[in-house]
Amino acid sequence: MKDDMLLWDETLFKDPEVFELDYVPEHFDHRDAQMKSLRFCVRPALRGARPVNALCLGPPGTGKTTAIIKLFEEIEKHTRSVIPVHINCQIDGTRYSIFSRIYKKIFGVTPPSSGISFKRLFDKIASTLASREAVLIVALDDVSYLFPEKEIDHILYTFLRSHESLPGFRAGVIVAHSETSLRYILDHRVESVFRPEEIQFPPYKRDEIFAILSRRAQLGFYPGVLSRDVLDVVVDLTAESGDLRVGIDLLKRSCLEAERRASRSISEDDVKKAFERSRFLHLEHVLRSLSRDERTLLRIVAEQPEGKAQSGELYSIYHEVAHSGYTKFYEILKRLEALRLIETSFTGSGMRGRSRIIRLRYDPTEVLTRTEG
Ligand SMILES: Nc1ncnc2c1ncn2[C@@H]1O[C@H](COP(=O)(O)OP(=O)(O)OP(=O)(O)O)[C@@H](O)[C@H]1O
Repeated sequence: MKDDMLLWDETLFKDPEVFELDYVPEHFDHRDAQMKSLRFCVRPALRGARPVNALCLGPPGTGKTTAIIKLFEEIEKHTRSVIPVHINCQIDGTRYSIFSRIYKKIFGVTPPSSGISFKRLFDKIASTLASREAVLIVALDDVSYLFPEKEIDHILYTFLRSHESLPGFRAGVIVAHSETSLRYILDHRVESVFRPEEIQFPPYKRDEIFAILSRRAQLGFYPGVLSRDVLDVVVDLTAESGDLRVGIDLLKRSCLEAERRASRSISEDDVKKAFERSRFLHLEHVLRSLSRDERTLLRIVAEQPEGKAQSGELYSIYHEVAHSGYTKFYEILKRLEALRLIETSFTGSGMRGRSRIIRLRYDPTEVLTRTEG
């Protein structure tokens, strides 16, 4: 066996944990402004007052969840009279399950499995917090999972208006949404008390992605495993999707490819091979957040020859299927473009002069199989 070959029981990973999706990085750079705004929002709670609500906006993989987790770590180090609870709304998508999670945080056990009514569950939480003079801060992460059935309105109402009937109960909410704006129209009774501080998380720039991934690679790989040139390839592919998760996953999978070849370092080919899987991470994540109409239009684009068509043709098909007007169609196109699922360009011809060509950014079959049903 050649000297530069990896032995079967050797590994290139110094610490594989750092590539896991739930890993919270120790260094959280390039988000100082956002962390500052979040601290500003929770500061009143440290004095026992109601915090300012916050709305974290930005595309997937821009550090919203990480910022909230970091903030909550800081709060817990600092005080016991502010109780932060992070809710992943994809897992806890109802008012009852969210309050069960809060109950568990406060009492250390899940509510009785025989089931108690929501009112009793809530009263117990609220009265305990009021008697301890503690303030509750709840982060509703990936809030779009609470849009169906207007669950979000019921939940925000409970958090933000309950002090009217239960004096002493103080709560604030941090909402995280993987979009650049909250298009959901809240019930006016909620809207009037929510009034959040908006905190934008723009996509990381190329040099920021480079710095973050380079640090992650240093933590996770043994020296010499990843060259600067190969890292550049990973960074370019990550910047294309704008989602840092793609980059982290790509580092891990490229390294596994290198190990499979029994090589001591990652090659450009390993990265390209790994990208065949990692690139779908962004696609799958984004697809989960689409509404029915958005899914319908995306599928229509994917069904066109080579996944592209003129916007006029797409509109006729969409109109027939969804019975929606042009404004709605145009709005959905803009959103699909913002999510980097499609791209648009103009041609010189068309019935009304310049015409717009819509093209899917992914292999149509990959999109169709992932949006079935
Ligand atoms: N500034 C940063 N420094 C180091 N790692 C980061 C940074 N920002 C994000 N990450 C990493 O990128 C990954 C995605 O980040 P995070 O989950 O916070 O994004 P998000 O904006 O909440 O995404 P989504 O909208 O999809 O929920 C995480 O694994 C996180 O560790």
